[in-house]
Amino acid sequence: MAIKRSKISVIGSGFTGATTALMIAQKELGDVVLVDIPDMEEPTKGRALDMLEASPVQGFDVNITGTSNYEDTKDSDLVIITAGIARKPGMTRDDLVNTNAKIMKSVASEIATYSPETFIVVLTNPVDAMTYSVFKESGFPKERVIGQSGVLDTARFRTFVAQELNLSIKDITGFVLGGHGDDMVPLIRYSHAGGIPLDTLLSKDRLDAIVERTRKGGGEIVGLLGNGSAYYAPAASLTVMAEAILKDQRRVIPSIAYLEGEYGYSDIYLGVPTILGGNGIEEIIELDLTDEEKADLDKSAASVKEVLDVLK
Ligand SMILES: NC(=O)c1ccc[n+]([C@@H]2O[C@H](COP(=O)([O-])OP(=O)(O)OC[C@H]3O[C@@H](n4cnc5c(N)ncnc54)[C@H](O)[C@@H]3O)[C@@H](O)[C@H]2O)c1
Ligand SMILES: O=C(O)C[C@H](O)C(=O)O
Repeated sequence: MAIKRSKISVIGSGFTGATTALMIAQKELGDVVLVDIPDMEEPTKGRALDMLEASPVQGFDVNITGTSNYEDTKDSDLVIITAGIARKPGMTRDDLVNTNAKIMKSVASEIATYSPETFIVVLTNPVDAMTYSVFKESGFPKERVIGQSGVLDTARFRTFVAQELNLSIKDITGFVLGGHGDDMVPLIRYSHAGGIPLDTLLSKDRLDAIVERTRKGGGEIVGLLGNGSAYYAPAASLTVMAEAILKDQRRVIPSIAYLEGEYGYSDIYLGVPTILGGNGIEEIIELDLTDEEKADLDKSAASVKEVLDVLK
């Protein structure tokens, strides 16, 4: 059987979609199809062509096309959903729920029609609820519908710790669990600098401040940008998840996964540590939590449930 190059469709050609398409192409993870609504077809084709024209300069050797026709996404190996509206200053992610839920419905049905065997990674906010919605609308098995938040939230946490300690970002690890909202749960006990637990290097006050800044990290960027939300770090996070799946890396990555009893929750998508590989979410890792950590996770899960109730 002939070996084929992977095909990755990115739905939504806005800030996060276009940046993700470029990063995926630069890593040569496969050919990229960038999709947007018919009104955006010309700019989408233009963005794709512009990226393709960067390939001789940078030396990446994959194809990138723009379209508004889902037939062009047929038989994708991976589909990334960034379609929908983003928040502006003064808004919460949950304010986007009604508009974006309608978009998830139509996008999920197109994906199920043209790529019934694909993996889906959802970025659109409020992402825990939107991943749930895509799971229900697509009818796909839970391991093939995954949401992105933990890679980004952990990246923000690691950035702030590295800045605070004046250490290389490479030596800082962390783990942020829970919903992608202001009550997400950065787990200090599982965070290290070169293997040394962070609470031996930083005072409780400094760690509390870093946790708070991480929780509000998306809002900090929204406030600075003024007319949209973050896209470089979100696109980098999606690219790492895409690579883990397409290269069957079995990476330990926090993903938004469908829970059926894990951590004591059911019928909810929530950020938890997972093993991400060629079968999508191959495992959910259940960490021992202290009473305080579990209470924080309960609070975060309750916020996600509230948004899900709006959807249902
Ligand atoms: N989960 C996360 O960590 C995270 C991080 C960053 C952004 N986001 C979310 O991702 C979403 C996109 O953000 P952005 O900055 O790229 O926004 P953007 O406005 O720049 O781009 C969104 C694009 O989606 C397109 N679109 C709308 N309806 C569509 C449909 N039915 N089919 C295809 N395309 C459609 C729009 O035309 C637009 O080009 C937002 O909801 C944002 O909140 C989530
Ligand atoms: O904050 C947002 O609205 C976008 C995204 O969820 C982020 O965390 O950057």
